[in-house]
Amino acid sequence: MKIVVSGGGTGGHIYPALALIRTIKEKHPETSFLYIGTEKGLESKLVTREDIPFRSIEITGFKRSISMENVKTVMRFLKGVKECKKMLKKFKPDVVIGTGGYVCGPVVYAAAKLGIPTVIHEQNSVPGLTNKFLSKYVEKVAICFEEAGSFFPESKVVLTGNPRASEVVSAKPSRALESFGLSENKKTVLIFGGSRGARPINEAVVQSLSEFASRPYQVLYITGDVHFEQVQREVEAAGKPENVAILPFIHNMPEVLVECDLVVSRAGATTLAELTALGVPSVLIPSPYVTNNHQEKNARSLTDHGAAIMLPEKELNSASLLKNLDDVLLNEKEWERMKEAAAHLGIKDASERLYAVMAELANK
Ligand SMILES: CC(=O)N[C@H]1[C@@H](OP(=O)(O)OP(=O)(O)OC[C@H]2O[C@@H](n3ccc(=O)[nH]c3=O)[C@H](O)[C@@H]2O)O[C@H](CO)[C@@H](O)[C@@H]1O
Repeated sequence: MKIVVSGGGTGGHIYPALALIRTIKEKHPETSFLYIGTEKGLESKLVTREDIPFRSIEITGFKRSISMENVKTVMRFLKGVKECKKMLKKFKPDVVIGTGGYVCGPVVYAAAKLGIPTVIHEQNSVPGLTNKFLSKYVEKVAICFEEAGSFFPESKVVLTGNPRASEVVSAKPSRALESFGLSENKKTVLIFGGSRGARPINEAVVQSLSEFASRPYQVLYITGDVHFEQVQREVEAAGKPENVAILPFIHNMPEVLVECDLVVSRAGATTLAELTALGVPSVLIPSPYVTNNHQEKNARSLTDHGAAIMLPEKELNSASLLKNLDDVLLNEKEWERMKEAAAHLGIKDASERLYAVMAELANK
């Protein structure tokens, strides 16, 4: 089978695509892929690290308010559709899948217009603009939260879950914590702010450093690439306890997550799929800056089942962060209970489910 994959902007759209590609490569090695993204998005870095042919187009997202920029975006979209049609006619895919982010717009639209079977994958409980637009043209809409189904034509919706869930459950033990200078025997909390990091989380963590020193657990703290230098300067002034490791970004998240006991993070949908697949308790600080406040809705699908604790950004500070960490990590019973609740929500065979949808379309 020949598959075109498109998804970009942030890790939450790219990692599901990469996880799907890795699974298909393993199970059906004869499959060939073409990934279409943008140079500016994180995909140009993440996809080109893998052995996957990558082509780029130039495209920007729509602004929600009326502006001249939107006129330019329409022009870029039309130009993008033309370029994509050329790429698609040359590659001749059996199926095209978009995993979100505005780059999928021209790619999936062009494929649909050429009569190529198309699927979109929506990670969130509330869909983004691009997927809402594309749902009119595609054959299937794969979703991860039941709630997302109501935003799309009913006959097209299939609940598959997020391929990144399948990837984390098959991660092999690798003594990842040791490679960061941490112990393999202590309870570990991983703190990060989505794929790009989040300033408010960084501020609360830096203010908590001296307190971490007295805790029996350890902290793996990922700042986000763009924030790393600033955080490093602040950490130099505050001092870094031995039970804390600080990194800008990690590329082996599945191997790291299996060794963590608690995660503090934004409530991006792909992160949540990973946490529920592995049954990792979490403290979620939804980003209030996203479309329709969708991260809070994502988070509720865990907190409503006791799998996570919600910590609103406006209540986030060193004291509330430490209280939440202590409440879970220093209370074995509570930790066990949350772990079980989280594991109950995961869809571990998401990659297979999604591949089955694609294969059925391709064989029609
Ligand atoms: C600001 C914004 O618009 N965020 C959206 C974006 O978030 P974002 O890109 O932050 O997405 P997620 O939190 O869903 O996923 C982040 C991904 O990056 C990985 N990771 C993170 C840090 C690191 O050092 N290494 C690493 O591999 C995580 O394991 C995960 O696979 O896409 C998500 C999925 O559509 C949405 O729910 C979010 O609302």
